Amino acid sequence: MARPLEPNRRRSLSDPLAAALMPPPNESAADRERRLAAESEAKRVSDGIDEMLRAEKKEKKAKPEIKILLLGQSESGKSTTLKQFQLVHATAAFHADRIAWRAVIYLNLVRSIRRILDAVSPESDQLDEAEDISSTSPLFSIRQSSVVSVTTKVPKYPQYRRALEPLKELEERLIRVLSSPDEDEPTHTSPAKPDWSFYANGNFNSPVLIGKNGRPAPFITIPPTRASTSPLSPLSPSTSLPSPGGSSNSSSKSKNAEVSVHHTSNWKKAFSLGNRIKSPKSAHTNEIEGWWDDPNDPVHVLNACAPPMLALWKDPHVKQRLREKQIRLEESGGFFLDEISRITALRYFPSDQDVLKARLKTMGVVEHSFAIADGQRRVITWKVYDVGGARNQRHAWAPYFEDVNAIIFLAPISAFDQVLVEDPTVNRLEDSLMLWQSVVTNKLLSHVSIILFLNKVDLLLAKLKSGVRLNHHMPQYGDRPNDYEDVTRYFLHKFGGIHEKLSSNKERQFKIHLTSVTDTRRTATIIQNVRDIIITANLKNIHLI
Ligand SMILES: Nc1nc2c(ncn2[C@@H]2O[C@H](COP(=O)(O)OP(=O)(O)OP(=O)(O)O)[C@@H](O)[C@H]2O)c(=O)[nH]1
Ligand SMILES: [Mg+2]
Repeated sequence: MARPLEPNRRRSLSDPLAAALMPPPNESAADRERRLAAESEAKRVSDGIDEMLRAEKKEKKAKPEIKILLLGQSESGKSTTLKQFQLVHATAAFHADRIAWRAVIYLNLVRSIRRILDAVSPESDQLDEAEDISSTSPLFSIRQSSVVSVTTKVPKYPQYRRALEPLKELEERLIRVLSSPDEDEPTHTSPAKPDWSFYANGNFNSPVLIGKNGRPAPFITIPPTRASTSPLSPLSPSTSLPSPGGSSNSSSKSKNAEVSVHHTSNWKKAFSLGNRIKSPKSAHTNEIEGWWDDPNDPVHVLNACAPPMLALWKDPHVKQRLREKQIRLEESGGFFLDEISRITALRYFPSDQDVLKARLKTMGVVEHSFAIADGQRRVITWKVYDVGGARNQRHAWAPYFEDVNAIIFLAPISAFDQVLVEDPTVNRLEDSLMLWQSVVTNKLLSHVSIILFLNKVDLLLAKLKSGVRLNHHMPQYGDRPNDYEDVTRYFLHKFGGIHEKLSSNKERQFKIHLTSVTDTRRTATIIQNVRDIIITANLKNIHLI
């Protein structure tokens, strides 16, 4: 009786694999039975794997990944927006990270003090006169401090300088702790907590963390300054505060020395708390107990310097001199001068708001993943990419354009009277408008939803109230009223108009928000809104609705 060929026999005998798998010609009935049973088991396993792969594929389609890119110039608020995402969607992780920001907040405070000392030093006057910046723009006038009439002297300057001398060493120490100069020695492991005495004793090859999956170690880039080239040398006249002939009052020079965190950085791990015993109460916040008992902890220097820091910041001569030099420290990132007593307290623990205000410049691209419900009981992975916004960082953006779903573009509209740190001939608002135009006209991005944050409206309001006029810096604003409503309406039209006229796809999802991304409550609402827009656009794209 003709029997149908078993499936593997149907293969051509010219197929060497099929030939090898053929049963022997003299196969006994018992052998045949065993072979068929083995083949059937193999098929069952293989079908199971196929089914699993199909289910995985299906699940992936039903649970797509959403990729969001945060774009905008340096200091526009991208990393702060990312922190807000963490606060809303990964609250426990955000809280666990808070203590790690202590070093950054200390450094922000110390640097603000140094900027003041630089600005009020007698040496800085000559530097101001030497500075001459001219605008290259026909639309924006650059009104820098090129013609500054500085008349106020600060009689107590020598006392302040002497009393605050220890901050110089502390600044260097903090920079060193935040940085990992020997990144190419990946066998080092980071201290579970920063060992301040290690750094205080002049060890500069800070241990490096190996991230998960063998990812690179922490890496914070310190732009070359004297502070970073003279590692913890004993204080000498050439390294003492303020730097003679060094940074001037003008923002560009001192800000150029900003500490920045590289995309491969894992610095938070180095600062979160490790080996110390945690109390049950503090275990969930990852808080160690008793860092104030460590005599090498930076808090002791800060605590001792708190009275002269307070006196300096409150000194009316200092305030007057800063006004004359048009330095508004309240507008700079990492402004903690109004909270010196709280920040320098021995048991200071950063609040959510402190973390949002802390400033650490981004280098490269940093990726964060969040699991976010899409409203239909599915959890979607959101990948948010935070990029460095300075001009020399923007080349790193393009590779992320290809498969991104949405862009949150941040334009800090309070910056209409400021210039770029990296190029003082360019007005910041003008730079934002040019960047905005290049994003909306980019063909690679034509399918991408765009959410525009006209950011730092709190600073805008304060600036307008203090009498700074938009038309002094942007003549095309003309005679319109210089109040918050008119100015924001103008910016909404200006940025919205560029999208309307020039966008590579006018049908895309597009929304503008006036934001202050350091404001937790308002930003949380905006983030929900952004989430809904992006999810809807994404579902449309994958034809699920
Ligand atoms: N007052 C106020 N401060 C803000 C606002 N948005 C951001 N900041 C502060 O501005 C500083 C710079 O913000 P970042 O988020 O670090 O800026 P960034 O765009 O990531 O900058 P890069 O990393 O250099 O590209 C931080 O100290 C923030 O706290 C805002 O809306 N209002
Ligand atoms: Mg950043």
